[in-house]
Parts: sequence; structure tokens; C-alpha cells
Amino acid sequence: MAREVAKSENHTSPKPSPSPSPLRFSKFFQSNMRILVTGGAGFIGSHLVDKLMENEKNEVIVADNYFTGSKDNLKKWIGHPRFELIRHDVTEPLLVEVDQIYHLACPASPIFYKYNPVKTIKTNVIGTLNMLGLAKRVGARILLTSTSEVYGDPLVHPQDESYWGNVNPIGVRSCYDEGKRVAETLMFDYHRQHGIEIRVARIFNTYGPRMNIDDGRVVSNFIAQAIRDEPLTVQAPGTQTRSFCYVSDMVDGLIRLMDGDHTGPINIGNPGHDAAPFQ
Ligand SMILES: O=c1ccn([C@@H]2O[C@H](COP(=O)(O)OP(=O)(O)O[C@H]3OC[C@@H](O)[C@H](O)[C@H]3O)[C@@H](O)[C@H]2O)c(=O)[nH]1
Repeated sequence: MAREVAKSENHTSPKPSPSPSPLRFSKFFQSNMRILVTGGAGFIGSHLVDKLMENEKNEVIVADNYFTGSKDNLKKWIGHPRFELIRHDVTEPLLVEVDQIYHLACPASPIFYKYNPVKTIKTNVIGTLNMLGLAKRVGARILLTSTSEVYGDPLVHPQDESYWGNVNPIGVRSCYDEGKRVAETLMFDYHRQHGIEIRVARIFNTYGPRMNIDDGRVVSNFIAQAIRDEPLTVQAPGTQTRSFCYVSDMVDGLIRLMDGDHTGPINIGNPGHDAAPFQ
């Protein structure tokens, strides 16, 4: 796969990429692409798996500890010859022969990431280290799903990728925001130091089927309240805006980033369609 020519300080890659595993060329190697999706039992991960499985050349392995995800999201693939599901916590090392790694495993909504903040930061830091170690060992390309939260309480609107953010390092959300920031740093350090092929996506608000109904995010909250015929809860000040991206568009963006030539970081969301859901 072509590797981006280093143009800026961020993208300097002094070392050549590690060679892919010899297993990839063995006569027993049936599929063209073996892909690991961590967090593949979650909302975005399971839609990503659906899309990857549509391509008959892909073999997909999901590693998930089911903290917020569910086997139910993947039930149509269980037993499929090109699909494997592993109960695995990314804070522990994992060795599988793969060509690509989509690294999504992490609690994503405040209710869940604040539940055990030390575990959240371990998942981001040790989990990403483990996945980078795997990428280095088997010569895989790795994509991290980072987040718009790396911009913190932004002082610049809208935030483009060159903005470094305004993040509180000691707040109750820091385990997620700072965790993802360190994860991004690790990605770029492995790229510069070891020549690993990396991709970094910063994900904005995403909605669609299989969203966790009780995770406190605005779309799921409003839908759940409407179904229960309850009043919609509007948090102060009520003038906030968000842009919402449908999950299939998010998945297309992730696959195009993985298969393209740019490392990122790149914002993926709904550009320029800010909605004011609270007015
Ligand atoms: O330690 C953990 C925590 C979580 N997970 C899994 O990771 C998956 C995360 O899926 P969720 O549905 O909670 O979250 P989403 O799919 O919305 O967001 C996911 O992709 C976008 C990123 O910005 C988020 O950080 C990421 O978690 C779940 O299946 C969960 O079980 C792990 O495998 N290990």
C-alpha cells in the first residue's frame, strides 16, 4: 500500500514500514484482506462490520469486551465463515495476523466513560499501545477512532484539524478527552519512530440504528423520551448546536480514510449542517 510522503513535521516517518506477515502470502491464505475491528460489537463498530462483510474479499475479526456493546449487534454474522468474534479487553495484548486494524474499543458516552474513569484512560492508553504493538508486529495499517472531544471547550468555531484544542486535564471528562489525545500522540509516535501506517479519524456526533438508548446522548435521549411520551429535557443554556452524521456516512468515511493515502487526523461528521435541537 502506498504510504503518504512526509510533508510536515507531524508526518515525518524516518523508518520504512514493517513487512507484512509472510502468512499473507501463504497458499492457505484465502481472503485478500483480514481486518480486526476492536469495539466491533458497539454502535459504529457493528455498522462498520456490516459494511466490511459486504465485500467477499474481506475476513473480519471483532474483539470486544461487551462493556457497552452487544453480541446482538453482530448476530447476523455469527457462524459466517469469514467472521470471528473474540471476547477480549484491549488493555490486554492480542496477537492475530491481520492486514488492517480499526481501533474503536472505548466507552464513548459520558455515562459510561465516567463510570470507571481509570479504566477509560487505561483503555485509551494501554489499549492503543497494545493495538499499535500488534500493528508493528504484523505490519498492519491501523486506524484510530478519535473524537471531536479532543478539541475540549473550543475557543475556535468551527474547529478544523489544525486547532490544538482547549482541554481541561483534570476534569471529570478528561479520562476520555485526554485519553484520546494521548492515543493520537501514540499513533503519530509509532508512525514516526517505527514507520507504522496510521490513520486518525476525529468523530463528531453520529446517530442511527443500534444507538444505545440509555447512554445520555441527545438523539437517543430525545427519541426515548418521545417514545415514552415524556417531555424532552433541554439542558441550559438551550442555544447549543450540534451537527449530526448518519452512521452509514460515518462508516463510509472511515473506510475511505483507511483505504486512502492520508494519515489524518481528519474530522468526520456532518459539515455545515449545525442543528439547534434545543430551540
Ligand atoms: O474497554 C472497552 C470499552 C468498550 N469496548 C467496546 O467498544 C465498543 C464501543 O462502542 P459504543 O457503542 O460504546 O461507542 P460508539 O460506537 O458510538 O463509539 C466508538 O467509535 C467512535 C469513537 O469516538 C468512540 O470512542 C468509540 O468508542 C463497545 O462495543 C464496547 O463494548 C471495549 O471493547 N473495551
